[in-house]
Amino acid sequence: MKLSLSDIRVHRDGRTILGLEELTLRDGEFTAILGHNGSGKSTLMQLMARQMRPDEGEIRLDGEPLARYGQRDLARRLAFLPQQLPEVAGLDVRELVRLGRFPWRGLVRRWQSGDAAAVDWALEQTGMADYATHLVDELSGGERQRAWIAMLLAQEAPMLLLDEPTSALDLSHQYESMTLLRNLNRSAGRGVVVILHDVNLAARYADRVIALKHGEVAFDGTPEAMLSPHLLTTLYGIDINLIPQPGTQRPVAVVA
Ligand SMILES: Nc1ncnc2c1ncn2[C@@H]1O[C@H](COP(=O)(O)OP(=O)(O)OP(=O)(O)O)[C@@H](O)[C@H]1O
Repeated sequence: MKLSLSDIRVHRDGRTILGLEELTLRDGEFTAILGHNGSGKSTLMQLMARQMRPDEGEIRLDGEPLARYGQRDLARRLAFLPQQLPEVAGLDVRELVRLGRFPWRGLVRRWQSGDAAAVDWALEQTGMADYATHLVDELSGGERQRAWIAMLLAQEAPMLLLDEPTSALDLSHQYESMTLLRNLNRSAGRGVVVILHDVNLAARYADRVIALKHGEVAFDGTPEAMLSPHLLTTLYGIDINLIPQPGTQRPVAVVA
């Protein structure tokens, strides 16, 4: 599967908040999107997930304009986790995760054992099985985020788009969620595109890093190439150094 964006411009309040020439994302790739606050990361992901249309340019999924896909058809291919999770009054975790099966159910196709298995698997993978009967709105921020990741997994789309999926997670759940996504990527060939603020998390998990600066792609390459003090300092506007991690000697970015 291939998602391509060409000659994109998004304008707001008389300024261009996103402008890019060519960008292609594929299933099988694990891509992290980095960039300072307001650099255009969510705008880019919303375009990819068809939550927003560009003012100029074209987005194609497997050669077909994104706009031409039916809702269900698109949801079978792309699963999107927004930054702001919607309120879901009255739903428990299992009911939320079951919603992930929506694209696979037609008007006449009834709930099948495969649907239940996908829901159980997603709850298990995210460590949310014990919370299945808890109301989503009564969960902690991190538990809620994991419940939504479970819903996304149940959708079984070949490409997952996640806008800051680790922002509310504690350290161990950040690494667990990223490991889960990477395992899905490695074992099932899923495409994962994830917006992150943690440069080191991106370097550890992604195969490809796209960094935005003021609405433009400032870097697109490997995590190894991204870990350059000069580039990181330019991206974030603060002096950043690299130090070797004790034990692994892997370079880690730290504020100077
Ligand atoms: N509807 C809008 N009207 C005006 N400006 C907007 C609108 N939506 C986004 N912007 C601006 O566009 C820029 C990019 O926003 P976007 O949310 O894509 O950034 P981001 O990189 O995801 O930021 P963050 O890291 O803070 O989540 C910001 O400066 C934002 O203020």
